[in-house]
Amino acid sequence: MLELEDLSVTYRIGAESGGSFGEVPAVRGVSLKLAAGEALGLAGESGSGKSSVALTLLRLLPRSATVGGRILLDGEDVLTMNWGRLRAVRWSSASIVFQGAQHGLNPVRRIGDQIAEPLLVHKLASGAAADTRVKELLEQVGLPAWRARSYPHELSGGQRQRVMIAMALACSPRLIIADEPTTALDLMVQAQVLTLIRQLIADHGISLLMISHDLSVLADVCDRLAVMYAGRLVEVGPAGGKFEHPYSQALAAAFPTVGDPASRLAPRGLAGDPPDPQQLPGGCAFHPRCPVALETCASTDVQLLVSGDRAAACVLVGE
Ligand SMILES: Nc1ncnc2c1ncn2[C@@H]1O[C@H](COP(=O)(O)OP(=O)(O)OP(=O)(O)O)[C@@H](O)[C@H]1O
Repeated sequence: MLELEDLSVTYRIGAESGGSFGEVPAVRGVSLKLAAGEALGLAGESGSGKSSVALTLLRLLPRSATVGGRILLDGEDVLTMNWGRLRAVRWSSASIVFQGAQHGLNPVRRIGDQIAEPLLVHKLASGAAADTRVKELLEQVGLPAWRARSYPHELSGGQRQRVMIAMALACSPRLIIADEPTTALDLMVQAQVLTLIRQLIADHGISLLMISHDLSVLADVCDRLAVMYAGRLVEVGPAGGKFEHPYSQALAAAFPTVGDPASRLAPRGLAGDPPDPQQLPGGCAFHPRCPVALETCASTDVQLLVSGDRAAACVLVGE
C-alpha cells in the first residue's frame, strides 16, 4: 500500500541566520515497500534520517527541504498531489503519532474536543455522533470515556500518548506512522503502549511504519525491520531473522533482549559517532566505524543487494 521509490530529502541551511548556505543530504535514495496490514520498523541512530522519512510521507517537512523520488500511497504519488487531495489523505488514509505527546496536544482544549477535530474537519461525524465516536476511541486505547472532559495536564505521559493514538485512529486510516511513540515513556508504560499498538493494528488491519532508535522495541511489534545509516538504508529483512550488515549487528547488540539469557550486550558499544551529513566519507559511509571494514570499503559505494527475504548493503554480505 505504501511504496517509496528512490526517496531523497535535502535541507538547505544558513538562509534564516544570514550565514553561509549549505545543504544537508538527510535521506539518500531510500526505496521501501509496505504491504497492507504489515508492520515495518525503521531503525537507526539519531540523525540517520528516520524522522525526515516519516515527515516526508505526509509532506510535513519545512520549506527548506527539497524532496526527490516518489511516495506512492495506494498507487497515488503523495509528492505531486494537490493540497485539497493531500488534506483528504492526511488523517483519513494515513496519520502520524509523534514522539512526546505532551507537545502535540493543545493545553487549553479538552481531550474529547481534540480527538473529535479530525472527525469534524473530514466531515465524518458531528454533534452526538462525534461524541459517541470519541468515547469509543478512548475505550479502544484503554482510557475511560469520561476522560473526554479532561485537559492534557490532568493526564499522565502514557495517557497522553494513548490520546494521540486515539486521534490517529479517529478517521480509520489504513496506515499509521509512529515516530518514536514510546521514547518519552518509562519502561512499564512503554510496554503497555506497545501492546496497545500491536493489538490495534492487528484488530483493524492497519499498516504501521514505526520509527525508533531501539531495535528491540521495533522487533517486538513489527514484521520486518529496515535499518538506516547516514540517510541510506543498509538492511531490510524479517524481524525474526539475524542481521547481516555490521552496522545493524552493532545496533542490535547495543540493546538487551529481556528474557533471552543468550543475549549479551556489546562490551563497548559502537565506537565513534555517525558522520556529519555535510561531510560524508567516501565509499560506504559506515566504513570508518566498521569493525570488519576492508580497504575496498573506503571507495566502494555499495547498493542494497537482495538475497531471499533480506537485503543488505555491504561488500561482505553474501561473500
Ligand atoms: N529542518 C532541518 N534543517 C536542517 N537540517 C535538518 C533539519 N531536520 C533534520 N535535519 C538534519 O537531517 C539529518 C537527519 O535528521 P532526522 O531528524 O531525520 O534524523 P533521525 O534519524 O530521525 O534522528 P532523531 O532520532 O534524533 O530524530 C540530521 O543531520 C539533521 O541534523
